Amino acid sequence: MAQPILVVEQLRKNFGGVVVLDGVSLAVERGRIHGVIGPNGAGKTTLFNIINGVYTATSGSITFKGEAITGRRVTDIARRGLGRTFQVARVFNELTLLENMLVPTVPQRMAHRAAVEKARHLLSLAGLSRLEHSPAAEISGGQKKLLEFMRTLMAEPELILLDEPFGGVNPALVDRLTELVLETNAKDGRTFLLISHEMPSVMRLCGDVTVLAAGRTIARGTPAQVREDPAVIEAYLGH
Ligand SMILES: Nc1ncnc2c1ncn2[C@@H]1O[C@H](COP(=O)(O)OP(=O)(O)OP(=O)(O)O)[C@@H](O)[C@H]1O
Repeated sequence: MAQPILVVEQLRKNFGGVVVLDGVSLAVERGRIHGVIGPNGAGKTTLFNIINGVYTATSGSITFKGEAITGRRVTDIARRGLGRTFQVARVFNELTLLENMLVPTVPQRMAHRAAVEKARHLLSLAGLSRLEHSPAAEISGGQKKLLEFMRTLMAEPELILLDEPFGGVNPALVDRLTELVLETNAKDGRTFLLISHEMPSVMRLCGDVTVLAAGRTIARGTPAQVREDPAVIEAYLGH
């Protein structure tokens, strides 16, 4: 089997005396949409924060495309081809949608015309073209999530981490975002690691799922397999 694009091994994270991740391991195969689910406080966002370099792990290792990235900086990890969105979309409210899209192209020194063309193309795929000159402050939270996702694509990441992309998003936008993720995966071959509480979306999108509870990996398999897993049912019911 080909080498996984991302391998997380025995990751631990303590905040002071609190153990938030207690030996999490997972492997993401290239070209897949891999879900991370688990009850509130399981450590999902902390896992993402360590993978993309926001936090440093207490111990354990992360390998991206065969290279150790444990402890590397956010910008270095992004440059290697790892993109990310946040639970609450992080967009620049005072900038227009088009300007938001262009932010990642500054360090890439992409030619301005080509960057604008690409940004416009992505905005049109997202159905946001007519808003391209509006400040991001004027769009809904769901549209901001869509914008943030499209902005990650400007840098053409090979692996994209999506943190709760569907939380608080209206159903029409959930459908659009779902289609865009599927298309980006199928057409461009990008790999996804996706945190979601929305089981229907996980069932629809993900081929592989890892389940975290209380900082540990408690199950892995297809969505159908983990849904039936007694340890998973117990973790959700006991929460
Ligand atoms: N910077 C921090 N300092 C101290 N504790 C933290 C910090 N960040 C997260 N935690 C704690 O770590 C635990 C896991 O948080 P995390 O946000 O990773 O969980 P989650 O699975 O993403 O939860 P949710 O589904 O609610 O977003 C929580 O108990 C949280 O309070």
